[in-house]
Amino acid sequence: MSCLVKTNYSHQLSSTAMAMCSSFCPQIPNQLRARPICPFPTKPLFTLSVKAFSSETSSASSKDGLSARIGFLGLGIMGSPMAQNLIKAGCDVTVWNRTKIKCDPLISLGAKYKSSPQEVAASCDVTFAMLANPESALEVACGEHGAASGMSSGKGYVDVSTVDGATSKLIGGRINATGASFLEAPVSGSKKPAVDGQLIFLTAGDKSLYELVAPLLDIMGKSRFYLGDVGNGAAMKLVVNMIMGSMMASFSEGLLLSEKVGLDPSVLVEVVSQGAISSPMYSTKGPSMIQSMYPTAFPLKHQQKDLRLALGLAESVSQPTPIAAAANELYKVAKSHGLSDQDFSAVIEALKAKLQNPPK
Ligand SMILES: NC(=O)C1=CN([C@@H]2O[C@H](COP(=O)(O)OP(=O)(O)OC[C@H]3O[C@@H](n4cnc5c(N)ncnc54)[C@H](OP(=O)(O)O)[C@@H]3O)[C@@H](O)[C@H]2O)C=CC1
Ligand SMILES: O=CCCC(=O)O
Repeated sequence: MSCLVKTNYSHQLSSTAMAMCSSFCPQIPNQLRARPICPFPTKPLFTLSVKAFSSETSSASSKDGLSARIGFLGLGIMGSPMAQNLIKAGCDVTVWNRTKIKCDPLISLGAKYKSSPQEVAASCDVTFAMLANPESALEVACGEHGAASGMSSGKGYVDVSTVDGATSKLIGGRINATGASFLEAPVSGSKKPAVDGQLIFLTAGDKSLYELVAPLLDIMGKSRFYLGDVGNGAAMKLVVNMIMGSMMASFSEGLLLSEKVGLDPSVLVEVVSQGAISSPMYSTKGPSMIQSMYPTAFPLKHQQKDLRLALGLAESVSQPTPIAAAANELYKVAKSHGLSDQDFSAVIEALKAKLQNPPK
């Protein structure tokens, strides 16, 4: 396993100096290329070839990745800002989204558009996908006019959606069958880190593709982990989100209990924020939860999906996860109250809701 972390050294360099470093000094450590920028005209400098993936060329991978033609499929809460950061960094980006109108702001920023994942993959060297769930990730990669139909040897597919390992392996197998390379790279971090280029990538799969796209991951994120075989990135992401879902459910209980016993829940948030269980999640979401407001950063339906997938992962190795199982039930109740598209912090509403058929 390896991890690289973005630092702020770039603030000491002008953007031109950074661009020159990224383009001409591949020996400069990744940490010093914290914000790779490709300000030159976006025409591809070359067509990505099998050679570009070979380990001998990995030392020049930042140049290759930055000059690649990049496809981006799925422009929701996360995909949009991620693609936007690539465009703003000067990369050559082609977008597609099921609902076409979401492509328009990116097209205005300079992105190209293709009308199917197949066409995006066919016209790009590396294609990223950020989709809702296993079903949509499979559909976009392997369905009719899916990305796999546009893939061939020398290209790469990077799935950054949160899915289970089995789905990821299926997609990877289908991509590899075309001769192309596959990397799973789900992200930790939500809407704001996506906007700020501060995501954490949990990657697994083709190591050469990982090295090739590393400069692109560094534009969108603050750190990246390479975890080995396909499935490990998905598993790491599900474990992290299993913990997060349980934390949020427990926090919700605490907020409501504090209020019921006459305490000020805002003071609880403050107390929690100063102690050993402090978490940015509590201090950022707490104040709006107290006001019963749930502006969506991470949709509740996705959190429930991740708990469901994490429970499947636990089942596959007979690991007891009673806390996560209970939390999952709470998110299911919240969904049944129509809260799927609210932020996952709306799970607190499931604890407030009156039972529809209260026991006599
Ligand atoms: N939001 C967050 O904080 C985080 C989310 N994630 C994960 O990232 C992924 C995306 O999340 P997010 O951006 O929040 O989700 P959104 O719901 O905002 O976006 C989902 C995307 O998937 C597309 N999509 C859904 N179903 C289909 C389908 N059947 N065919 C084609 N496209 C489809 C949507 O297209 P359309 O616009 O047409 O609906 C949209 O582009 C999820 O796996 C989520 O778990 C990971 C980290 C953080
Ligand atoms: O999958 C969503 C994760 C959200 C977060 O890490 O804050």
